[in-house]
Amino acid sequence: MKRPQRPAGSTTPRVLIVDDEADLLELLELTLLRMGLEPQRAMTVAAAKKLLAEQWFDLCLTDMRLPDGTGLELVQHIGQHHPQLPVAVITAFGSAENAVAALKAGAFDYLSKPVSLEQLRALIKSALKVPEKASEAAAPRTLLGSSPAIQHVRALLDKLARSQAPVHITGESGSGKELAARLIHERSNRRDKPFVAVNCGAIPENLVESEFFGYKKGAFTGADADREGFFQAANGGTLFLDEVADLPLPMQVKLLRAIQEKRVRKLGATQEDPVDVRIISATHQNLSGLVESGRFRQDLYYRLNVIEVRMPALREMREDIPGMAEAILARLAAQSGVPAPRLSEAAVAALKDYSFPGNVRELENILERALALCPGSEIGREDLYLSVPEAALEDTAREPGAKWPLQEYLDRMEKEAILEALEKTRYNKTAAAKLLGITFRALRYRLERLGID
Ligand SMILES: Nc1ncnc2c1ncn2[C@@H]1O[C@H](COP(=O)(O)OP(=O)(O)OP(=O)(O)O)[C@@H](O)[C@H]1O
Repeated sequence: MKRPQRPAGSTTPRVLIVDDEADLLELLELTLLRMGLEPQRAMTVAAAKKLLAEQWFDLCLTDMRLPDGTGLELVQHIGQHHPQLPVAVITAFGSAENAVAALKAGAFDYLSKPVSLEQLRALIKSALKVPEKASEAAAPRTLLGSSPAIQHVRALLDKLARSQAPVHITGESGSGKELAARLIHERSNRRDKPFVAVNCGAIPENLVESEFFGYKKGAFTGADADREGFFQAANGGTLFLDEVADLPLPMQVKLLRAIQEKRVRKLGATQEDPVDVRIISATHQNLSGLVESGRFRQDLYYRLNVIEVRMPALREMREDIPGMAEAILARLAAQSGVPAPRLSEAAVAALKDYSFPGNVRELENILERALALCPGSEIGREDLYLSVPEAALEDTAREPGAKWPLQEYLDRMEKEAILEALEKTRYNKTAAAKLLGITFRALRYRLERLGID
């Protein structure tokens, strides 16, 4: 069979994504585009094989379950017919067997659902050796805002950059916890070493240990080569544990040990290796409350929470909203190579009044959408598509009798919030969970409980 060649003069890496889930496809496509890559989609094994026969690709990402076959089949096909092409699979939540089977069949790596953007980017970078775009990761953006709340955080971050102490960052979803962690790292003497961000809630329970500590070849069926864990990858640098409250209890014990001993043991290894990482953790949950209810270990809590940084919610810094909106709009416009539109007075007033449950991330999303949809040089109030003001919801709740039975009332509110988040994220469950400030697992559980299909 004649193999397709890379088109002459083309330097943009091309990635074939094979999936039949619309929201995941969109997420993958957007991420690839933002990394400066060219995605091409196929929804079935047959369509993927056809594209592979016709066009050159630099990487293939395939879901495991496809309408006309499995990702494994595709991995084998690529191994036989396009051996130069790296292929990675996306496996269902918690499906370790699938991941191992795919690695055995020749996949170079796997991602498990819900796909974490951080892991996706890391996987793509390692497969393609893409240099990071300067605007993306090399220089983290600064914290915008000049209200007393954010000024206090800024001063604290500067101070923390000069220390090695573990830092725990709290704050609602989208309030800048990860950005704060990156800023501490970038200003510390560890800046030339890696910053590794881990979303603890996104790792299937049975893979947590090998993801954190790595494994030796032969540690379990399918472990064909040694693999580093997050600790080894962050050696000399900073390990950022996002949503640390989601770590299963047995893993909490192992994490505590690794932090205390400053040593980790790869799965299947006999000896421990020294590691030097600074731990920064974050959660949007009340960690001390979780300690009280026995869901988070107290000894680990004390280890992590040596210094606490609290990120203010955007509604606590309303006076910063206009300035932040302008700065974010200018950045987004520059990224898309268009002149930055103005915000009308009414739009600014509406933003200042809005409650921003998703904080700065939500502000960024609102502006990104407005920029994409608004054709003119001014963004009006209606281009922002802000959701119903809370007052309107409160009004219905104020009707006598509307709040009992209590469980029904709470369910109704919960359902409303979830549906709104799903609508806002165009039914992307991972993004909706983020917006709601709960884990993907928690969202899935609630959808089931409330009977939302
Ligand atoms: N004060 C700020 N100035 C500028 N950008 C900010 C600020 N706070 C947050 N952001 C931006 O908002 C987005 C969300 O921030 P980030 O991912 O750090 O939030 P988070 O608290 O870690 O969210 P999550 O809990 O959902 O993981 C990022 O694009 C970040 O750069």
